[in-house]
Amino acid sequence: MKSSDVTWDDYDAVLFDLDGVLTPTADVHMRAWERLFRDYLASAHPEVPGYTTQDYFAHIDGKPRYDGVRSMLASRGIELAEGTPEDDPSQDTVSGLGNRKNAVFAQILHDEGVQPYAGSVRLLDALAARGTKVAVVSSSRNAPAVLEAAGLADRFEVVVDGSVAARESLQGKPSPETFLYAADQLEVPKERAVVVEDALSGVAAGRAGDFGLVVGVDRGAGEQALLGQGADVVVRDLEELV
Ligand SMILES: O=P(O)(O)OC[C@H]1O[C@@H](O)[C@H](O)[C@@H](O)[C@@H]1O
Repeated sequence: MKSSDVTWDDYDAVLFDLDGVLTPTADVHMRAWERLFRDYLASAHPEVPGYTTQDYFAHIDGKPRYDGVRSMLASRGIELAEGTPEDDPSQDTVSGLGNRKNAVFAQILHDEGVQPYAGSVRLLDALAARGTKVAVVSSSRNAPAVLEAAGLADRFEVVVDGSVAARESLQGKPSPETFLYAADQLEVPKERAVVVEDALSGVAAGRAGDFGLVVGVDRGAGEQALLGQGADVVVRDLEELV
């Protein structure tokens, strides 16, 4: 399917991932993860291959914080104690590593701020003009802060972030549960809802949830890989869908 074949009349809601779809913060997450795992693997496990950008797309992108840590460690055959979310960032536990990465993420966000993608804002404007409902569905517990910093918070009546998922006991992407919960909150059947995702795990979640349409946004994961996970159409920027 081509982006010009997408007809907005066919849908009543659009469920947007945040990082890498509405804001360039996938890059901020990517840099923070890279700093964490480059240092951790080199110092604690010099016997395994070092961290590469491909590791981010294959094991971390789109997943909840500690799931990303676990998947990445598993790719190198490393098992660590879980710890608890209260662990200090200096601890070598799954939670400690995730919290160490989060401290880097928060610092970069604070130092650099965030501007939304212009093409994504144009699509949000066009959907608002049509009366199409919109939600944000993000694995990140930082989603509300990122939406606020980007000036987008007022545009969404429903935001399903990492904290909501934990509170409601929803499985994270690639499970479709967070997207299905958002569609439910918007009172739109899944067949009339569109999922927009840049992460392989997120596209897989959209496909698994049997949504009306799954749009992949290629910000580095690769068009073929996104189609392979079940995207109906892949764009480079949401401007193409306005
Ligand atoms: O650690 P947070 O902010 O709760 O985010 C979890 C994940 O959120 C996703 O949106 C990002 O794609 C991942 O890179 C990130 O790891």
